[in-house]
Amino acid sequence: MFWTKYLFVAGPHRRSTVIWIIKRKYGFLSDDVKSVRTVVTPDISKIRNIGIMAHIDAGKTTTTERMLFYSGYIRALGDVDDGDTVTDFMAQERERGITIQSAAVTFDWKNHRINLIDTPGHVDFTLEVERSLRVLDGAVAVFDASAGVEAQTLTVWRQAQKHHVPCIGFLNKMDKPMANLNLCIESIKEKMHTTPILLQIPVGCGKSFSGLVDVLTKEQLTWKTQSKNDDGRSFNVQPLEQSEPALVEAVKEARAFLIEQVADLDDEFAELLLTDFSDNFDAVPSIKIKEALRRVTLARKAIPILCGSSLKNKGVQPLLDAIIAYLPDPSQRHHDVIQWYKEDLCALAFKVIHDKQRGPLVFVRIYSGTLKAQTAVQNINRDCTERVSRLVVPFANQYVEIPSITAGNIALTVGLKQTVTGDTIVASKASAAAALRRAQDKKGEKDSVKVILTGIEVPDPVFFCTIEPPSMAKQTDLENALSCLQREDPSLKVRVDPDSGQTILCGMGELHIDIIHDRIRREHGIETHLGPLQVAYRETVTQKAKSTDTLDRTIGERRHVVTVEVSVEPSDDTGSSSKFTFQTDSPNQLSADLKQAIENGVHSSFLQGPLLGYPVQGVSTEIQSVSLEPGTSPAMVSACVSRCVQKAMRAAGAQVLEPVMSLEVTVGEDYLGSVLGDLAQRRGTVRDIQSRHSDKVLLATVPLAEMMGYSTALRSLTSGTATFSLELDTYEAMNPQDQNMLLKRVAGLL
Ligand SMILES: Nc1nc2c(ncn2[C@@H]2O[C@H](COP(=O)(O)OP(=O)(O)OP(=O)(O)O)[C@@H](O)[C@H]2O)c(=O)[nH]1
Repeated sequence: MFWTKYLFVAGPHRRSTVIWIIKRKYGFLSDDVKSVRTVVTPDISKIRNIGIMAHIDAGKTTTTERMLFYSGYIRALGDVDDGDTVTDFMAQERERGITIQSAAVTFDWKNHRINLIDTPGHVDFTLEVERSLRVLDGAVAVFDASAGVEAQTLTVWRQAQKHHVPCIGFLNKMDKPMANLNLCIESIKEKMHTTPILLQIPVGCGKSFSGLVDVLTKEQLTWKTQSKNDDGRSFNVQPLEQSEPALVEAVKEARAFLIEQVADLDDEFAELLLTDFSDNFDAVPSIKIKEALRRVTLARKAIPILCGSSLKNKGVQPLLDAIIAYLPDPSQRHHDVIQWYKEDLCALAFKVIHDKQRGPLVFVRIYSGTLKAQTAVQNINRDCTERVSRLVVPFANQYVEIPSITAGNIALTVGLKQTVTGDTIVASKASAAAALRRAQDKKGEKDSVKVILTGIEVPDPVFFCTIEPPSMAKQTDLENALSCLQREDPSLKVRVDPDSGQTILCGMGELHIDIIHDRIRREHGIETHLGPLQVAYRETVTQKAKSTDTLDRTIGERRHVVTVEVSVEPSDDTGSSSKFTFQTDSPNQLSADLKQAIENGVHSSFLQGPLLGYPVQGVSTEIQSVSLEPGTSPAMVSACVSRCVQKAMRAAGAQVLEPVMSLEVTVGEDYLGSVLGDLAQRRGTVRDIQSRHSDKVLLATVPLAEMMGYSTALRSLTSGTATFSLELDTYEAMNPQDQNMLLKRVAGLL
């Protein structure tokens, strides 16, 4: 990686700015790509912060690559199959052909700035998707046109709904023989419970797919040739050929239907139709439909649908036009907290990456005010002041340094050392205090007012394993590597086993842990040894029970005597975290120190259940009495409470809960029998078997413990023709036989 210096004059109205270009080591020469003269701070109405989301392999990376190419920021088309795309830049991504980290890429299209995040499709990395959605204003959902809505599309769609992100849809892979427009439209309606509004009719299908007709303008877009070398940059746009009556009729029908759909969803448009175009709905100008469609999309009442084939270089430019036309600019999205900052800086750190030379680089989204390089900022979550030394924009395969960045934009900061994903960054302590005052004055409340942007919820990890450095001398290096990786990836948890002292990695899936292992080796140069992958069980209780315990110990000159009485019972919601209460009249008689000691004792017993030492959930604990002799230390109280709660839980029929996953397998009919047979052996329960073309889609639930190495097993069962996705469904009580087997196995008796 090296730095080059450029002098940049941004035009008559702007002052000269010095821009630094950092080139990634595999980058192309900057002269070959679009000039950095285009790097001006755009007006907020011309910014689009967009995510691309989809099921694994639907074509997000290929589509992103085409976008960069057509917008002029890269010289040649990369290919995920050859491992040379810009956004999949980590070594593992290139080798495995999948997207792991969301790579943010900025480019310009028709005088608009598009900040685009390529999000991973594999379920192990859903947190990456969630993290991106938090800061995006709109999203493109990419579908495989031969499969319609798939499991992961639905998960990501639900996440987008949660964050109120408006979407447009892109039916990719129209060149595949099994591509089916109707199947896609129907499955979007049925599974995503939204209204798809078809904006284009594909011309030809499968191998003969050659272009599209724009339903609004009735123009036919034809890409020149079917040749492999055609990059699809130029295409013909002409009025729809009347010589193809079937196509003309299909477009006419689609336009009438589209107008009807939009009128149903937008009162303003309905009124326009009825007053000015009541004689002939078809005469309504496409610009009016476009405006209404934008309102409908922003209100998330519908999802405009476009078609194409990224791999065959068709349909990506109209998709870029649609991003500008239908997805919101940052000022059109409401964030409650920002109003309290007025013109002051308010930004959210949404991703951390580690650069060997520069240390942590933090992606921030600016919500209000301006962030300047070489200034101090306040991190509200960590209550610390940090310094932003440089600000850079990741333009395709270059990093371009800029002096400042305004509201609505996304940038990469250099210099923030303590900030982690989800932190709110503001101008200063005084500015945070002023925002808090404004919020409190307005709301008339003191305590519950918040002036921080909400971060992301991190799901609990389901797998864990031990990790060991090659020698004790490398332990500190390993700890550093793990803390870097944790700052980047909040779904990775690291803890130390209190009994063995071993470091434990906890992650979201086999692939997740595998990738972390690989990154420690490649990025930090440490060869580590991973212990066998284990399932993160939980423990709970099945009945109510009471217990008393006394601790009487003399340490040195001092005697510690404490007696505790507790009761435990299953809480109404077994999936909830465990809670504890004091018997009504006691808390007031306890000192703050003693209360804290009791609380610590209860929490430590919740961390390690009585059966196997897994976290305890769904248990309500009541502290009935605590009596102690003067001089007893708080640590002894905690120890006694913890022991007593453990005893009570054992008496209350402690029970192991196991993670149960929902599984979706898409498999050819020929192999269905063997997949079902294998699933039965894995204690799976089949919920449904649906048909999709000649394939079957198998929906099942199956304990996670039975799914180790499933991808390899499925590959050999189906000669590599099946695909699957796996997601945590719930935690379920194990039956007594399975639980016994597990206890024996853990005790080394099996
Ligand atoms: N036939 C066809 N194949 C495509 C098209 N677009 C992408 N592909 C292929 O589909 C596969 C997956 O493409 P990617 O772009 O890596 O998909 P992705 O959604 O980014 O995948 P993940 O990041 O792993 O989730 C690759 O083999 C592509 O060559 C298309 O339009 N038509």
